[in-house]
Amino acid sequence: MQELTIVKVGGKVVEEAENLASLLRDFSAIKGPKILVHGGGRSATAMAQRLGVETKMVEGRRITDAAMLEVVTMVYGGLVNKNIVAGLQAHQTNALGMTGADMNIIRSKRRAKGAVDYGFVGDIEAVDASGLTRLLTAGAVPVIAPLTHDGQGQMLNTNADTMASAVAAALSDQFQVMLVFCFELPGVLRDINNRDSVIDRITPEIYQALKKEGIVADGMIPKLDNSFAALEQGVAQIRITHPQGLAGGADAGTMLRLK
Ligand SMILES: Nc1ncnc2c1ncn2[C@@H]1O[C@H](COP(=O)(O)OP(=O)(O)O)[C@@H](O)[C@H]1O
Ligand SMILES: CC(=O)N[C@@H](CCC(=O)OP(=O)(O)O)C(=O)O
Repeated sequence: MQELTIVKVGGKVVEEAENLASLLRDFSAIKGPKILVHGGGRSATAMAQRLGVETKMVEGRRITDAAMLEVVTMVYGGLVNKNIVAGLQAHQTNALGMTGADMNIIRSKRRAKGAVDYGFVGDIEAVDASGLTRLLTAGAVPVIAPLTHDGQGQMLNTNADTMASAVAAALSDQFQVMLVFCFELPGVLRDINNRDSVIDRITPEIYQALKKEGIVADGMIPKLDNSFAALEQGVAQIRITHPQGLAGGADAGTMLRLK
């Protein structure tokens, strides 16, 4: 089976010029078919503030009312996505910027109102793996923004980690998928204040213990939940590392394994 690399890059990395530059260089150096999924939560929060739109987050998810949906559509689908595409083109990587609505690649359903009304937030229902495969075969490098659509004309805000995991799982029938989560730290840390405390390998059993001890918290919990779900759906390998870890060989950062 052919190898496919999917890299997810978080908001803090795409916002810092130096980190972004090294990510674009190292991502461009990856051989074979590849996909980049990006976040941009921090840029959306900053732009919302400039536009006088209030930001509300619940458990790491953005409450997306109509005004915030306008902001995230502009910021993720426009500013952040196109800056990444232009940066990759400068490295001769034939990037194609898209949201889940483009080519109907990722369809979702607006999250039902529960205890919290998240507004225009989508939960993924379908990923068109064959559409993405056609783009990859044509030599394009899809750069996917964290936006999906409901098939009835409504754009929806969707967490970028969840999108990367869903795309990786969907493409696992056709490819041996290597999924890499790039964020601002060198991996999952035993001590959040010590960058040298990277945990080499996490299994679901180790994860439960780390969660109980409070060693993994916040945004790392949904990242790991998504990752173990993706491994169960056939993704070959998942790593969590910082952008420099992309060039650092297959053992940089934290490796996730089912056993
Ligand atoms: N043990 C841990 N190791 C590394 N990061 C952790 C850990 N526990 C919690 N975190 C937090 O998880 C965050 C990463 O999750 P998130 O903000 O969702 O990332 P992203 O920028 O990729 O969207 C880090 O900024 C860090 O504060
Ligand atoms: C529904 C929801 O929360 N969507 C996220 C999408 C961006 C994202 O995931 O960005 P990071 O990877 O930088 O966190 C948000 O608007 O913050």
